[in-house]
Amino acid sequence: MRLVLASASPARLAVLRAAGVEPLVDVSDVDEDAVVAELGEGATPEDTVSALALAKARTVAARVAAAEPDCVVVGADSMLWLDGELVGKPGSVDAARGRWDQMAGRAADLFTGHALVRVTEGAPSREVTGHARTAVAFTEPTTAELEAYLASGEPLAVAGAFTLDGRGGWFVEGIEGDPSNVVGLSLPLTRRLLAEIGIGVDALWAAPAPVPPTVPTSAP
Ligand SMILES: Nc1nc2c(ncn2[C@H]2C[C@H](O)[C@@H](COP(=O)(O)OP(=O)(O)OP(=O)(O)O)O2)c(=O)[nH]1
Repeated sequence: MRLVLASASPARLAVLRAAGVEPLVDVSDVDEDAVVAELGEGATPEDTVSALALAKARTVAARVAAAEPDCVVVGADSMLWLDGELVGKPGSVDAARGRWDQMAGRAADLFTGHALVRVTEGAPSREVTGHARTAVAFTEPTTAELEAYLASGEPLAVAGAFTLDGRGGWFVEGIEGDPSNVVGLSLPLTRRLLAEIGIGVDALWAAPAPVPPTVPTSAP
């Protein structure tokens, strides 16, 4: 069974590769702000990340169905629930520094929404969504450590301005819940969602690696 990863996230790709799955990657480029706006003010963190994941998976499923008539498309979205606010990637050094000023020495919840769209005989046939929540306890980096971390650029491109499996790992005291969920794709939750649509992990392992797009060779 071919898995199509509807994500630009290197972290999600790394989680799947380490777990024995070589997905076809097709980035959705969904307008996340538009999806959030449509949900309205009262949306919960769970609803928000699940709606974003579903929008990504649906977009890619519609796009790949003809070329991949029998596949499963996986979309995901990760955000941090911090002081009653759901935050994504900080995008700037000042924003990332502000996040760390809030979360150093405290705990916050990393939510990742997951959506699977099954494509059968060239058409989307089933979809399931779910979310996982992992509590993350942060230590207090020194000023010098924080400024060096910010200068590395890593915290700017990830939800919550930290990584568990990268430089940010020095500053995570511990977690309660699934670690792969923090990185960007919860393997146990994805497995449960796959089972809901009749797919076992063994079927993913059996899929041949996708053929890389041929790069036209320059004329001799
Ligand atoms: N390596 C690593 N990446 C993390 C960690 N926490 C969050 N991230 C990354 C995973 C995602 O790439 C990013 C969360 O942003 P999104 O969920 O919007 O996904 P992204 O924009 O990267 O790609 P996509 O929207 O799925 O095409 O943050 C972590 O602990 N480790």
